[in-house]
Amino acid sequence: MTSPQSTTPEEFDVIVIGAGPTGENVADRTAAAGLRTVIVESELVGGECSYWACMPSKALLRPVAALADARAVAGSREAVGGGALDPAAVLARRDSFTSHWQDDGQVQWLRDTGIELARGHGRLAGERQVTVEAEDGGERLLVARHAVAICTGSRPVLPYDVTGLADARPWTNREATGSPTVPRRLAVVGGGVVGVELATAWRALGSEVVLLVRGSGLLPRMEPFAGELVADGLRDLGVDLRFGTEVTAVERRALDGADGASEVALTLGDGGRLTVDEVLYATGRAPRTADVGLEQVGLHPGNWLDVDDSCTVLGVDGAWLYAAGDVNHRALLTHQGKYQARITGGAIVARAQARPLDTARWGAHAASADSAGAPQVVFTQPEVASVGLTLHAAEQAGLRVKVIDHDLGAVAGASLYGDDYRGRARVVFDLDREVLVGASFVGPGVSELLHSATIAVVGEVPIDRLWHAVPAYPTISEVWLRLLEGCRG
Ligand SMILES: Cc1cc2nc3c(=O)[nH]c(=O)nc-3n(C[C@H](O)[C@H](O)[C@H](O)COP(=O)(O)OP(=O)(O)OC[C@H]3O[C@@H](n4cnc5c(N)ncnc54)[C@H](O)[C@@H]3O)c2cc1C
Ligand SMILES: NC(=O)c1ccc[n+]([C@@H]2O[C@H](COP(=O)([O-])OP(=O)(O)OC[C@H]3O[C@@H](n4cnc5c(N)ncnc54)[C@H](O)[C@@H]3O)[C@@H](O)[C@H]2O)c1
Repeated sequence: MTSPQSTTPEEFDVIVIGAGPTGENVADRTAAAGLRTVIVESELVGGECSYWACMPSKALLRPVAALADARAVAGSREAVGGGALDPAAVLARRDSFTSHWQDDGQVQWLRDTGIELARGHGRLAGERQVTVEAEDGGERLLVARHAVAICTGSRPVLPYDVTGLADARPWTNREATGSPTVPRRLAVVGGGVVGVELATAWRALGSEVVLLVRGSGLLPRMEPFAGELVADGLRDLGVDLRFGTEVTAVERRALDGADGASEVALTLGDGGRLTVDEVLYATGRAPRTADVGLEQVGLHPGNWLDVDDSCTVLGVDGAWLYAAGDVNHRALLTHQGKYQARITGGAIVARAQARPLDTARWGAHAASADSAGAPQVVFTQPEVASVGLTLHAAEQAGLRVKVIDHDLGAVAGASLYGDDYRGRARVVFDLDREVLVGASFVGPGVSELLHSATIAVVGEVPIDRLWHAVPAYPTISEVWLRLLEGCRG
């Protein structure tokens, strides 16, 4: 490897490290403002989201929902009969959504947008300096006139205290979203979003799935009824759901006679044993910062990057270093990463033009929604859609609130949506400011209900005005009438 000093520096206005959805959007904003922008990517342009996370997982889950919706209505139920999903067709559609793991389309978008691509591994080499190490070992030194944005995302975390885990080649989100075949038996460890979504997908594709959860419920950061209804849904699908279960050892064993075939033996905390074909670890994420040169700017490699609301990295002088997306740990969601990217891009452009930043709450350069109004949909059966604070989070924040719950099955639009519709809605109402600070919906088809709640929460729409926002009859959205009555009552 050559040292940065011996490489001719190439000057840009802005350098973005990581071309996931966040990095792409930072670069889009700065390039649109006329700043010469380069984006550095070591794998595929489009990032985890496009190839091993959101897109392939939702491509696997959409057929599950479509079939469930058809089955939920007398008439269409008879049309689809008792048949299962066609795994080959589902996997082929998934492959097309990942562009067969080729990034030509996104590279073309960079070209069309006037963003330069530097393929290779990016590392900070000092203030406003980044080296890019290409696969062939060649190295470039990039220098930024204005800003460097670290958008390197996150990677899966494997527990360190499970005997034999690394040698057993467990699935992470990459194999679990990209597998070309359906394992006959799959164990999923972790009851968070990745665990419940991928347990749903692979069970619907025909795997025998056991979901091993060390706690007592699923989706612990959401309203408790979300985890309960999702647990019921998983059981209805035939998932073997085990709470209070820890895995202490994992061993992959070759099978005699079969060409390279193997199986995985799990030892559980209570001494029980389990044998499966694959084990997916869905036990959280860590920042991809171990090897991005943080030590060059006085930060600790491997840590999440602390930022202020404009996504400027704290602890580095000069306001030239930004971090957006998963890597700053504010909200590990693609849409929040893209939102932070718009804020970051705006802040970079403002500083480049010597304009002051507007970092007041809800200001143009403050990612206020990360804490106040980040929406999330979990694409299980039933779906979960939530925004803002749960009751627990609101109480922790010291707010004086009341919750209004409603049975979604009692709403005319929901009963038309599916026979025996089962679901629940909750809003968290701030009694002092008379605005909603949180909303959660669980049930089939609720994902498309969510944006109304996001607007109410982020817009801090006074309850007396929301009263005039009339939901169409007969939609599931009519639940809003009951929720608003509860707030005013
Ligand atoms: C299974 C799964 C399903 C998910 N589903 C959803 C969903 O439905 N909706 C949702 O909102 N979120 C979802 N997420 C979360 C979502 O994937 C992330 O929040 C999102 O990908 C974060 O985007 P990012 O741009 O910050 O990082 P990433 O998408 O991880 O992109 C980072 C990029 O940086 C590159 N990079 C890293 N280090 C370097 C380096 N040193 N030099 C050069 N390049 C580098 C990487 O190769 C990568 O391309 C899901 C996550 C998982 C695991
Ligand atoms: N639809 C979506 O929006 C979507 C889908 C998937 C992922 N994501 C995002 O990706 C991120 C990562 O998801 P995730 O599910 O990997 O993480 P997570 O933090 O949501 O859940 C991980 C779960 O694993 C458990 N766990 C941790 N260590 C364990 C161990 N040693 N043994 C057993 N269980 C253990 C945790 O208690 C937790 O419940 C999330 O923050 C989520 O927001 C979003």
